Amino acid sequence: MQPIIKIESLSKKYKDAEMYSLNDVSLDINEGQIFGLLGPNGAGKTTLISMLCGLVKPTSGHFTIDGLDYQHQASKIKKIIGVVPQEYALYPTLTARENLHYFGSMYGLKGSDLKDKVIVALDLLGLLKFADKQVQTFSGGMKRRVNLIAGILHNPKVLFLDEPTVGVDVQSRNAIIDYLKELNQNGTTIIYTSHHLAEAEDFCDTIAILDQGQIYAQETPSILIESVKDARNLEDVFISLTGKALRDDI
Ligand SMILES: Nc1ncnc2c1ncn2[C@@H]1O[C@H](COP(=O)(O)OP(=O)(O)OP(=O)(O)O)[C@@H](O)[C@H]1O
Repeated sequence: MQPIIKIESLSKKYKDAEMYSLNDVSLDINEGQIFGLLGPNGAGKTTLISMLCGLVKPTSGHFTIDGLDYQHQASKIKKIIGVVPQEYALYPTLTARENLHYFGSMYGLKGSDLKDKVIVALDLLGLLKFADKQVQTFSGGMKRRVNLIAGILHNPKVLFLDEPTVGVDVQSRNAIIDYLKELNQNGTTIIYTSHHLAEAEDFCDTIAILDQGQIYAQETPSILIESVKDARNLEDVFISLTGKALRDDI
């Protein structure tokens, strides 16, 4: 089976940076996977996802998404992917519904199709009764859920999520994860980053551990745990592979 994402020797060195933020990464992600990209602060997770979404230009290397070449078919790739960034991409003074109509129309959705999709997603994520309230009045968990809907209204084949549950309570986290599992059941391939290792252990069928711009391991959560002596969970694996040193750097 041809992987839905095929990454070959991808590297990124930002302008004026001394080091590579991503260094010669090769990776295959299969259709239907929930693929977790884990790593300490500064490991290169956002850099990798941003390149795959077309937001950051690779320094070298190559990738395809659904067989489409990133250099020559970027506009076709944009149509089949969804992106949920770490930072909220919402307009605070617009209502949830207005925000979602705006983002949906950017993906080419319109009319009753767009209206219905917004209502269904707001309902599934417990936000329908707040549809006409300004987003600036929302809690962090509610904003995260609207941010998520903004990235999936066009029913993407491949969905990239950069820390979709950061800073939210358990209820919002569960609502987001349950919704993502349902999207995956309906055929969406998911690539996500997180610092929440227990969540990743439960949610992902494959995990790659990234550190200092390189992939250190790529396996199912259970095989990763079995492969490290005395590891009880993914956190033990993570510490064993990436160490205990703090990663503060500017
Ligand atoms: N625009 C940029 N210009 C220069 N260096 C950058 C830029 N963006 C990221 N970096 C550097 O690239 C490295 C990887 O950063 P990146 O944000 O990809 O890591 P991350 O794994 O997503 O971290 P976090 O978990 O903190 O979000 C870091 O050393 C970071 O300082």
